[in-house]
Amino acid sequence: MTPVQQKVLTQLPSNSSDCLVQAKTGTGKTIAFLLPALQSLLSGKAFPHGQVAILIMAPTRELALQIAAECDGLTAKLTPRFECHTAFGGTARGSNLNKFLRGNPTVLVATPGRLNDILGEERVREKFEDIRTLILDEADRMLDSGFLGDVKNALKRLPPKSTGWQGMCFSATIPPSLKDVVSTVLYPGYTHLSTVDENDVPTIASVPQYVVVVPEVKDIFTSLFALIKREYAANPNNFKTIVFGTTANGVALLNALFEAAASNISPNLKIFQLQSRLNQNIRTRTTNEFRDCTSGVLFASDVVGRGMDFPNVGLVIQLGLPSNAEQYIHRVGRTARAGNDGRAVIVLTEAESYFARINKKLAIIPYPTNIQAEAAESATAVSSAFDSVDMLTKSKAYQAFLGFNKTFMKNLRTDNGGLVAMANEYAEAMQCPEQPMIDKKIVGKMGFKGVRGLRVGTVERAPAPARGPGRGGNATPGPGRGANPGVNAGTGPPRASNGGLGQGRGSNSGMGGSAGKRKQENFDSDQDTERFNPRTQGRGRGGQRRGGGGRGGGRGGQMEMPW
Ligand SMILES: Nc1ncnc2c1ncn2[C@@H]1O[C@H](COP(=O)(O)OP(=O)(O)OP(=O)(O)O)[C@@H](O)[C@H]1O
Repeated sequence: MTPVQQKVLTQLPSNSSDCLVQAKTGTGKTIAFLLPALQSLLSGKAFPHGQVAILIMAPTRELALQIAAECDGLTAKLTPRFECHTAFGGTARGSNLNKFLRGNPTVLVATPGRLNDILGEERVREKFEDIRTLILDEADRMLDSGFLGDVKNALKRLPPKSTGWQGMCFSATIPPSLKDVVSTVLYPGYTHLSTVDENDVPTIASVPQYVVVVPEVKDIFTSLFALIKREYAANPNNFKTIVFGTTANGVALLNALFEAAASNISPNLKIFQLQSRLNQNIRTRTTNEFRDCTSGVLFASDVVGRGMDFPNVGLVIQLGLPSNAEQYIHRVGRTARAGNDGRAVIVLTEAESYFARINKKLAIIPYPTNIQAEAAESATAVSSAFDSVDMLTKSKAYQAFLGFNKTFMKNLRTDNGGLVAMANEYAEAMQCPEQPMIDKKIVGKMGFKGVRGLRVGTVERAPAPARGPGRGGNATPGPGRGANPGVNAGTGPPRASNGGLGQGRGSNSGMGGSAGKRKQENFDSDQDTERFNPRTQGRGRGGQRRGGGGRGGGRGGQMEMPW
């Protein structure tokens, strides 16, 4: 067992005790919560067919699929068969809901937005009348302001805590504020277990964490290119890297840039992208492809910032500010999993470099080489690669840059004018002939009315670009992993399958409406945070969604903040 598994399975008063558990990233928390929940179900009183016994909430769709696959792996030898279903957005609602209602979903893994959607139906609520265990994975994320409302709404539609169901909260980070809200799920006398010493570095000690400080915004792309090139040259054979961007549109830009520029690093360097504006099928397929690959670069937003278990990732790079120190820790935790080695580098501009300074506990040190000379040498490769990146992608990234960094203006010690100047440097670095135009409504929503340096006008909303196969990672695979029905082959690591497929083992019902109008609060946080919005999503007996199209399409008339 890993330390957290040993601790939970030997120090929990019983397998059905309430608990708050902290353990570092990549140390086996998933099994640490699944095993006691399953064991107490198997050894408890008989459980009615068709009822959900164990409900697990996770912040993102990909993590929900991963937990379900792990559950399938654990229960593969049980008879009768255990069904583990999933409920998350981005997949057909009606057929998946029917599979759930017709099936025997003993375990359900769901994202809160979608769980609320389906709990709006009486015939769904009836399946939770005998719930035994509720688990919050990434509990601090699930109980922060972004999700707390959805979690509380879901709980209102479940049997009250007084009916005796077990609550379990797990995460690598337990900020002090969590204790104020954890009573939403746990009894007052819950057991608190941790494998992280108070004075210990919250990240995996064996992971050296570096910072590259880039002189100015205009140097970020050449610096990132030079860093990836240098790291690839040091480890060309199994170069499996995740590069985190700050927003979905920022990640789409990095993906487009490196699809064009990667050949300057290596002719067969595969590029992948994962962010919330891709459709769910592509997200699921890319997740499986990157999980299986031995080398490649995944440009990702925080849809995979927490919990995601990609074997043998040797390097995590973060470009720009993480939303907070916890998010930084979880991103670094995508490497050095299950006892493996790993490295982490964060690339910050001078203005952003405060992050490393104020988070002394993270033990971030300067990158051992000054890469600015190599960055300067990369300028030609980067600028010619940008020539093949379309203007819409650049324009969306520009607006996302403004929207995201606006939330850090105080920390960046700048004002609206200074932020617009930074964004215009960013546009110049993208080889934009002039700063992209911003729709006047968005300028107003961002609070930039009258700020000098912006090109304000009415931007024609181009149709959302079809996300066809890209270079390498996004190419349409053969009849391979991503397309397999959700039946766990039982060979090798459990495989996440897309929602809504198959019955029986691993039959993930993947319910929930397609992305409704995504409520953009301050910037694109990329988690599956659609608020359940009855006006824009199908309701009632398997009804199909009414209302807007998928993410990023801006359809349905409602102005969608473009970042
Ligand atoms: N007892 C074990 N021995 C070896 N490997 C294990 C063991 N338990 C889990 N693992 C493997 O360790 C990896 C990380 O497990 P898991 O994803 O549950 O970590 P985690 O603690 O939940 O990470 P995070 O904090 O990022 O969510 C997985 O590949 C899992 O299969």
